[in-house]
Amino acid sequence: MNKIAVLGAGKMGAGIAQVAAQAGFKVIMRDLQMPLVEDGLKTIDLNLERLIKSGELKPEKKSEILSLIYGTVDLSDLKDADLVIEAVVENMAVKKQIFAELDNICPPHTILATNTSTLSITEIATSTQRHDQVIGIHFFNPVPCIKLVELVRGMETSDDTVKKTQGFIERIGKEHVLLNRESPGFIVNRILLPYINEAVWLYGEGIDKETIDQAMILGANMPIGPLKLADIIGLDTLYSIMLVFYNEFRDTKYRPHTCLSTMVRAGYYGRKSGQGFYNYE
Ligand SMILES: NC(=O)c1ccc[n+]([C@@H]2O[C@H](COP(=O)([O-])OP(=O)(O)OC[C@H]3O[C@@H](n4cnc5c(N)ncnc54)[C@H](O)[C@@H]3O)[C@@H](O)[C@H]2O)c1
Repeated sequence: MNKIAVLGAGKMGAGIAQVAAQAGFKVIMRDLQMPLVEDGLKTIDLNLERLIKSGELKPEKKSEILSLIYGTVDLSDLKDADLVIEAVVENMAVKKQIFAELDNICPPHTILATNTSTLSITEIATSTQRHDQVIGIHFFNPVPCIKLVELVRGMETSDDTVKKTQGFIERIGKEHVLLNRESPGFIVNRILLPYINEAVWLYGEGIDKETIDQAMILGANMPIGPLKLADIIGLDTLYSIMLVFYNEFRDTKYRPHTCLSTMVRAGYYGRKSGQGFYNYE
């Protein structure tokens, strides 16, 4: 495996392109418009500067890493990629359309991976003629810092695809867990988000946010309280993932509290909007 392509130059796409280039892969990073590609390249540049300042990267390495990343808006530039990692919006219709296009453009050996957090790998694979070469590679935010990657098989993902993808994950220096069957939210989000949701329920019952967060920090040794973490993840993201669990399992234990839906409707998305459970302005 030599050439990696990343679709989407946003939060996740730029991070994935960076770690792949740092491992010596040639990377093509594609977004819809050139300013978005340039934003992604700027983010990578800043991240590398930070690594230089902290002594984790030799200054002379920076230009070498950046020269491995080719930014483009042209989908046909992906035609000789060995592995494509899709990191565009979390929308099944968009992802299926992209996978159908990739299936036409890429050579038969190319593995098509998705960084989806919640959507079905199996369903995404149905938009291609290579169900066995579609896999979930779920990175965590921020990609350069978080060690874990969840590798997720769709129903028809082959052993060969898993093996080659594991090789890639090892080369970029990440640890992985392999899910042999897909399940909504995989492992980390499946456990983490209902935990946060329970904290939202307590808040909805009238316990104040500081008390809930302090209890979990001091009593359960959590590095951060659940409501502060909800603000970092984004209340809109938390809400939409809880709805995926709720709809998929038809189990009321996953239902989001109405105070969460109300906050989302009010535009209280957490840190990114300046207001969530806490105020950031
Ligand atoms: N943000 C997280 O914490 C996180 C963590 C793990 C997984 N994910 C998943 O990663 C994916 C991307 O999330 P993100 O937070 O980076 O989103 P983002 O909004 O930061 O970036 C998405 C980018 O994709 C681009 N895009 C849309 N359609 C495209 C297309 N057809 N071709 C190329 N680019 C296209 C957009 O212009 C945007 O720049 C989603 O599926 C999300 O669920 C996100």
